[in-house]
Amino acid sequence: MALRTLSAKSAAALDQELMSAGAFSIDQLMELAGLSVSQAVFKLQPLNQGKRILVACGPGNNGGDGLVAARHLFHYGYQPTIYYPKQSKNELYQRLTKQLKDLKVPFTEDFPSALKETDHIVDAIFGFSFSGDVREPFPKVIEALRDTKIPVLAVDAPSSWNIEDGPPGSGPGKGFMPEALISLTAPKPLVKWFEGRHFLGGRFLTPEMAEKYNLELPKYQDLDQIVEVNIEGGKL
Ligand SMILES: NC(=O)C1=CN([C@@H]2O[C@H](COP(=O)(O)OP(=O)(O)OC[C@H]3O[C@@H](n4cnc5c(N)ncnc54)[C@H](O)[C@@H]3O)[C@@H](O)[C@H]2O)[C@H](O)CC1
Ligand SMILES: [K+]
Repeated sequence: MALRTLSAKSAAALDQELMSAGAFSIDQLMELAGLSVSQAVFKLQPLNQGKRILVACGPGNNGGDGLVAARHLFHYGYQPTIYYPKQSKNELYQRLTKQLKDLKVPFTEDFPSALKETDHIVDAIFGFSFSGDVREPFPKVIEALRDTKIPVLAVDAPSSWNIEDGPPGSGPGKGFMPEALISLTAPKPLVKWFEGRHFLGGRFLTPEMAEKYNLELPKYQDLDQIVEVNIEGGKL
C-alpha cells in the first residue's frame, strides 16, 4: 500500500479550509506544525548526542514552522541557532522572532560558519509553495545543505525539490537528499523519491477533512505529535 499524498494545490486548499471552515488560526496550525518538527528533532538527535541545532528558515510559513520548532527545542534543552536571511514584515513572523530573541536564541547571517558549529540542521526554507529555480540568497544555502555531512531534517519538503516531480535535475538542489523528512498533515507527491527516515506531523486534521481530501489519519501514539512512516509499506 502506498502512502496517500497531497498535491501542492490540494495542500494549499486544505490549509485555507482549515483556516476558514475549520476555524483554526494560522498561529495555531504553525504552532502544532512546529511542535511536530521539534519532536522529530528530538527523535533524530537525542540531547546527549549534541545539542546544537541550526534552523534555516525561508520567507514563508515553512520558515515559520522552523521558528516555532526552534522555540520548543530551546525549552527541551537544545541550543538552536537561526539563519533567517529574508525576514518577513508580517506580524506573525515578527512575534515568533521576538519570542526567540527574548530567549537569547542567536540569529546568524553567516550560514557556512554556522554549519561548522552545529550537530543537526533543520531545513525550513521552502515547503509546498516552492516553485521554479531557487532564487537569491538561497542557492548557496541549498548547495551547502546538499554537501554537508551533518544530518538534515527537511520540513514538509527538501527545499528546492519540486513538490510534484521531486528532486531537481539541475541547479543547486541536484543530488540533495536529507537524512530525514517530516511531512505536515500529509506527504506530498515528492516522497516517492525520498530515501531517508520519514515522519508525519500536524496532528490537527478532523476525520471529515481527511476523508474529503482522501487522506488517512496517521495513528499517533499517546502524546506524540509525530509518527514515523515506512514509505514502502505505508505504515500509517
Ligand atoms: N496544514 C499544514 O500542513 C500547514 C503547513 N504549514 C507550513 O506552511 C508551508 C507552506 O507555506 P507557504 O507560506 O505557503 O509557502 P512556503 O513556505 O513553502 O514558501 C513560500 C515562500 O517562498 C518563496 N519562494 C517560492 N519559490 C521560491 C524560489 N524558487 N526561490 C526563492 N523563493 C521562493 C515565496 O516567495 C514565499 O516567500 C508548508 O509547507 C508547511 O511547512 C503551516 O505552517 C501551517 C499549516
Ligand atoms: K523545507
